[in-house]
Amino acid sequence: MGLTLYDKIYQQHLVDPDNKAAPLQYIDAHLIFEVPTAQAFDSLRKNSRPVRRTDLTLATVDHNVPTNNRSKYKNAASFIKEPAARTQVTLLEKNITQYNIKYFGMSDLRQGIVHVVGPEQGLTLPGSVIFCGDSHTPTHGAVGALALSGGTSDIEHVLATQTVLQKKYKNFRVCVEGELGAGVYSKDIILHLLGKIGTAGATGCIIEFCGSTIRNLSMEARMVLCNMSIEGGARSGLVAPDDVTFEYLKGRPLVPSGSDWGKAVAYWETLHSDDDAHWDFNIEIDAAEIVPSITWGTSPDDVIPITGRIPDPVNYEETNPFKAAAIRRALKYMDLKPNMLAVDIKIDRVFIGSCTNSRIEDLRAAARVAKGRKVAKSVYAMVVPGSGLVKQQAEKEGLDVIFTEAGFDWREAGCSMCLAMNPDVLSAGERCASTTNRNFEGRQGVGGRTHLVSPVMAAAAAVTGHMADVREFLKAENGSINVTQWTLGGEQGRSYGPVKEDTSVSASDFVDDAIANRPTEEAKTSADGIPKFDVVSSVAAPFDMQNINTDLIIPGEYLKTVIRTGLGTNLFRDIRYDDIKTHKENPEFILNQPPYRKSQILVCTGENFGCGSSREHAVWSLVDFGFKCVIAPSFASIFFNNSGKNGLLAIPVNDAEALKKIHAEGIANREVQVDLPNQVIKDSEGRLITKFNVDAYTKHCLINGLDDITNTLASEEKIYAFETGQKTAFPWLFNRIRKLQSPRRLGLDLAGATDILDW
Ligand SMILES: CC(C)[C@H](C(=O)O)[C@@H](O)C(=O)O
Ligand code: SF4
Repeated sequence: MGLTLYDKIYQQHLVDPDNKAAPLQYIDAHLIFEVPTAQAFDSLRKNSRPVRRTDLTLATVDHNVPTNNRSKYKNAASFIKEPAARTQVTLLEKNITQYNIKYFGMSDLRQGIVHVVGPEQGLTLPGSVIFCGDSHTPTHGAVGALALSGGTSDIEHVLATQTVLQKKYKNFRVCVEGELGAGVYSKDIILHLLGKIGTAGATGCIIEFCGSTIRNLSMEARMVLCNMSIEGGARSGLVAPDDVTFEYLKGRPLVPSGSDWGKAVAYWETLHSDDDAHWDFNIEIDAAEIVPSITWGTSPDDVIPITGRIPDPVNYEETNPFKAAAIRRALKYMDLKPNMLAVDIKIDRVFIGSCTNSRIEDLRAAARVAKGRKVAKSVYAMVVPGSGLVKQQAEKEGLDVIFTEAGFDWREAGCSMCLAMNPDVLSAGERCASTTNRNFEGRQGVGGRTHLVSPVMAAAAAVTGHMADVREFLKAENGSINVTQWTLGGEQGRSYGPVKEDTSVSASDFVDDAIANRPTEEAKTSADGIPKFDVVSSVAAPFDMQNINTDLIIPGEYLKTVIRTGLGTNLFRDIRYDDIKTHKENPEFILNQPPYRKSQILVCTGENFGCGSSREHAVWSLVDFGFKCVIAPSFASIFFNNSGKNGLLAIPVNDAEALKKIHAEGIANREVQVDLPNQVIKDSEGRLITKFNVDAYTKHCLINGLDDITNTLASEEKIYAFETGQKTAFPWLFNRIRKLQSPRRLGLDLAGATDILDW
């Protein structure tokens, strides 16, 4: 039987194919940013562990940076007003200096959202494995790479070992055939898919997007699809490389050139799924079915066509009571009525930006709608380019003028209002048409309401003041224009800055990191480990929601901490407190009720616990509250992995009766016992409720309190041998980041900045 593209990349990157218990994937490139890294560097330092390969690591800042005008910018320390955000950014700057890692800071035009910057620079190459501690890393899969994400423990693991523990996932094929209708954007394809498969539909899978529709998409449109594969629960998403990919990559700073280019393309051309490959799941979509879409609720799969109506919970009461309850809750939060028309939803704000839709083609498409029109009086609209280079390119094309004349605010690069972590936030009750990827409660600000849309739909909403069908605008212009044609601008998105060959250095000048930074014997064994898990007896706190996302577990603003403790107070903040400022408790919330204040077990009857962002802070906050174990029918993959690395046992129990029993014991205020060595859950009388599965490696680490890095460093010789082979086969993957030049040398520095690093 043949192999899928994912199978091939996975196999090619297995450091030790014989190690089935703890498979290690070699990481060809590692992108880091300010939010989840401080704790990782801190542990490295404590354990005297070096960064194994600085030549494969690149840093930028995005989540915390303010997006207001930088004309008076001197340095991050004086520009960022909010103390916690400032600490996180300046700490990253210290860490990259100490460990000698290349960095695009705020005074470098190449700075921007990590998933815009990576592809823009050509960091992500077909057939490679890339890692970033951010859940939207799948974006990079658009070039035909395996793009993996994880939490802080995984980041530390990659920094220390240049590998990540990664089991083999399943293969999910999404095939889209035919021509997209006018006004239909790749964002609509992915929203349409989410509406079909739900937020857990691809859990435990890697999605490959294929079919004629996908082949006809530009690279940036493909990135939108891969970016949001995480919203369908997938571990990653990818598209097989083709001429569109090669055309996009050629000439970018980190892409092989000269004779290496030909060798690389010859290899990349072999990267596709075999005709007889095995697919665990397959879904076929007719492009003609897809129309411009919006989300109406608080989950990314709450999708309706712009011609549709808001769902009515009454229709689900009997068939799916969980869904009916979720719809009721979402309607209340979103302040919408069942059956109302999508186009009747009035909006207050528009946000065009984020790692989903802030690239040059997105801005061109939105500008086309905005051109010659005015933002509605009741609306505040902002455009936030994904990187300084996207901004520069847009300004070259005059898009900034189109936007500002229409009344949009034109801002500097960053994650901005995608998550409430920097000054760009929604106020309570405000409703936003947003080109982002998550519409969870409170995602863009406490009490804020988010509707996910494509850039053209966002622009249409801005100028009308309500959700609008962008096809009406097309008719006014030229009924037959397809939105993909709208994006074709002058320079075809070549916004990656000048490339200058640095003739002063050659590959042989570089010290080989793998030799210079090999861990000492002491560093291999020095770690403190994780809390040991044996048997836990406690009253289980009963939850009955599905899709409990990590934004709900711990809101974005607490990700600014640089330590792992202290997060328990704000666990479930938005539903736990009636007044989040004074921490006045909501007496209805389960953890505010006496028997559960000290619970060590959380039992949830709803599916997909821990979906959304990869923030390990979600696990830290549960642990800080006192939880040692979470039981649910299913977990999102990243949350599940993060749990084990922090001594939190996540147990999937899909026997509905057993789950009900544990839940009922919790409600009755009776203890249950979770016995890891024997893999059983018992009631307070010692009677068996259920057995459970746990993989042998995780069990071993939890019982013995072992951390992954110590285990992995024991395989140091194997990593070294693999690395040597990788270097021989794909020499262009090494040393390229070191050859990047400082912004000043390339003329990409911010005038007046005092923090330009000279390299
Ligand atoms: C901060 C980061 C860990 C997080 C993620 O993993 O996605 C963020 O980017 C988000 O979108 O919520
Ligand atoms: S989803 Fe939003 S917050 Fe997360 S990386 Fe993308 S832009 Fe940043």
